[in-house]
Amino acid sequence: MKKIVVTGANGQLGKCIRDAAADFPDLEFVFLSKNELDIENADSVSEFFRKNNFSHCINTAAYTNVEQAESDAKKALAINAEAVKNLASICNEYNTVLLHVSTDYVFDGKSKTPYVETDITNPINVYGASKLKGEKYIQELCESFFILRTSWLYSQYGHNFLKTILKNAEAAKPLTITTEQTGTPTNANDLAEALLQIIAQDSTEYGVYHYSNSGETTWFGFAEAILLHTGKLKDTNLAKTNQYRTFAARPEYSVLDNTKAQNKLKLKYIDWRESLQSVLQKDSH
Ligand SMILES: NC(=O)C1=CN([C@@H]2O[C@H](COP(=O)(O)OP(=O)(O)OC[C@H]3O[C@@H](n4cnc5c(N)ncnc54)[C@H](OP(=O)(O)O)[C@@H]3O)[C@@H](O)[C@H]2O)C=CC1
Ligand SMILES: Cc1cn([C@H]2C[C@H](O)[C@@H](COP(=O)(O)OP(=O)(O)O[C@H]3O[C@@H](C)C(=O)[C@@H](O)[C@H]3O)O2)c(=O)[nH]c1=O
Repeated sequence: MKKIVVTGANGQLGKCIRDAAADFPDLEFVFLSKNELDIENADSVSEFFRKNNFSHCINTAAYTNVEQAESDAKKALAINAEAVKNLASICNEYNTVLLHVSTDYVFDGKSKTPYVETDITNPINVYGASKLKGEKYIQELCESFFILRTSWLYSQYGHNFLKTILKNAEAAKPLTITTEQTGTPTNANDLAEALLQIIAQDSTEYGVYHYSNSGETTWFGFAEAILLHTGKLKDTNLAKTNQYRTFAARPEYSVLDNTKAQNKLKLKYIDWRESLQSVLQKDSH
């Protein structure tokens, strides 16, 4: 039986994987939160892998605060690059397939067409740079890996744009949202399902893949869709801006081309608006 360890398991994606696991009764899971396994602690990681015979590791542990990373580069690199380096060499040592999640923010956003896996990376913020460094370590140190770059993750869990919009709308706060970036909101439940499908189908098509929902919009478009589908649009003071101030620069355009994942991994490509509706029907825990 395949035995899968999920790191960072109390994060947004980790929780979605817990839910998705119910659809994969043939897979055995060990979910480890940051308190149970700190991936920065090389000795603990090594010890865990030595004692268990994991066939796969899904690494969802990450430093994901894009704004804070600008003034906390050391920590972002420690988690997103150095700890990933260690995890990659441990997975290689114990013949564990590593499934790692990366980001659209490895690109600079200057493209006008969806990014493919072989496009040149050029992160424009600390978070993106730290994630790219993690990717490179995996490619150097690990023979059997899948790196799935995804974008604009949201779900019923954790901190994400969907939750921020709903919370602010609930508090009757006026919302001013940028039209300066175009990307694809991705339901983390879909990504969770995709990761488990890769494992279940025993794929050995290792490499870097893009996996997002389909279609594209701006953050403003995403906010508008959230409010529309929850019936809050007419009661919310929603405005567009092209001057929303942030510490971190973000790519102007970061739509990911999913063709490779569809062809080689047979993953489904789901429309972002459709998927948004399915998340809005779920309860958070
Ligand atoms: N969220 C998004 O929009 C996107 C995310 N991604 C990538 O997807 C992956 C999952 O993201 P998501 O679930 O949204 O992120 P979350 O921030 O919700 O989850 C990350 C989890 O990792 C934990 N963590 C942090 N440091 C460590 C550590 N040293 N050891 C173990 N666990 C740790 C965090 O714990 P704590 O909170 O206590 O620090 C948190 O529970 C990440 O790799 C992220 O870079 C890619 C594109 C978009
Ligand atoms: C809350 C808010 C944000 N914004 C802007 C800021 C920013 O440019 C954009 C998105 O804001 P956020 O800070 O929520 O999103 P951000 O943290 O940039 O989200 C990113 O997270 C990392 C982890 C990823 O890997 C990326 O794929 C992406 O999902 O929207 C507004 O214009 N108005 C608002 O009220």
